[in-house]
Amino acid sequence: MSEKIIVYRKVDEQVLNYLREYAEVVYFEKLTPENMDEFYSELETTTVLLGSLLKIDESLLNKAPNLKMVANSSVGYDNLDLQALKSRGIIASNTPEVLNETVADTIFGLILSTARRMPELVQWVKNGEWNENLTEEYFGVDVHHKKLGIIGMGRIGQTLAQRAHFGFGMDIYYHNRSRNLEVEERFNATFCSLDDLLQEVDFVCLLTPLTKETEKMMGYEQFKKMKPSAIFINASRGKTVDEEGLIQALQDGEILAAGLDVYEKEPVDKNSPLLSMKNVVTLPHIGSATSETRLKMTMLAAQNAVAYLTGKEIPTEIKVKLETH
Ligand SMILES: NC(=O)c1ccc[n+]([C@@H]2O[C@H](COP(=O)([O-])OP(=O)(O)OC[C@H]3O[C@@H](n4cnc5c(N)ncnc54)[C@H](O)[C@@H]3O)[C@@H](O)[C@H]2O)c1
Ligand SMILES: O=C(O)[C@H](O)CO
Repeated sequence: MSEKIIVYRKVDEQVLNYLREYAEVVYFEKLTPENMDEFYSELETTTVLLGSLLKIDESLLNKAPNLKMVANSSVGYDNLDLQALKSRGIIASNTPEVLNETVADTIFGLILSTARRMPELVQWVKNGEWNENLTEEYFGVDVHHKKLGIIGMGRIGQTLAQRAHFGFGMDIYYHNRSRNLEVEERFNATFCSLDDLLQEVDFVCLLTPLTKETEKMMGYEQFKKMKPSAIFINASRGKTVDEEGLIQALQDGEILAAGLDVYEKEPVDKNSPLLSMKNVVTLPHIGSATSETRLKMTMLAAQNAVAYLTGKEIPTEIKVKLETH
């Protein structure tokens, strides 16, 4: 067995056992400053890397002369420099589809908890402040039958639209790279420009991948276009939002509230004003974080790795064209 695979995130024993049938497995439950030297030393002779979040760019690839494949255990792959990988002939894969339902559940949780101010009111009860009947100052806003705007109507966007349309009777508006007539028919959804969507809807949900085009696509100017009664939800990547612009928009009352699963910097800065705003619900990037779904994701990443090791077609390869300038 000459191939070596490094697994650099916590995975279930059954994933490790499956991989061990095909390669020598070096396992780091997580990467820390203490084990980085050992990781780099193993990297020199490794052919496959399996994990998530690690920035895989030229500087890391220079330390990995034998690398042939990167099996990313997430659907988002903005941590990968795809051009650097491609130019070295290194294959990459991600884990689409298997997390759609779980991430859509998380987003719906964010929508409901932000609109109905659940974390704030839970804290209020736990603080022993519930002394009399609830007065209007603690009321939230309805979610059902409101207008939901989805920016990025891909796999997760559509799974969210399903919940919103059939479960909550919401009107769906969407902005996407291209129109999707099937989506329009299925959810009675309206395709619109970003500006029209921002002006029209009660909930704006950002679900694009992080790319050069989507970086900071939501900033103060865009928040200002939203209704002052509208709520912004971000479960894509933190860098799709200009966080300073978001904070300013919340402080100026340009939008009512925000529900966030992702941040410009993660873990989010403990001093970020977002953490002290009552109208901001802050989750720690838990979109896909259930035991069942994380197992499916890591198993799919392992299947991609094994497909490479056995010379088979890679189930969810990220197809990239080499950019020539
Ligand atoms: N919070 C979490 O834990 C979590 C979990 C899973 C995924 N995500 C994020 O969600 C993203 C979407 O996942 P997916 O599986 O739905 O991806 P997808 O590729 O199926 O959908 C993305 C959609 O965004 C659209 N899009 C891309 N660039 C755009 C632009 N400039 N303007 C408008 N629309 C644009 C695409 O057309 C596509 O329909 C991932 O890339 C990841 O960053 C976050
Ligand atoms: O992109 C993804 O799959 C999620 O953000 C989990 O890391």
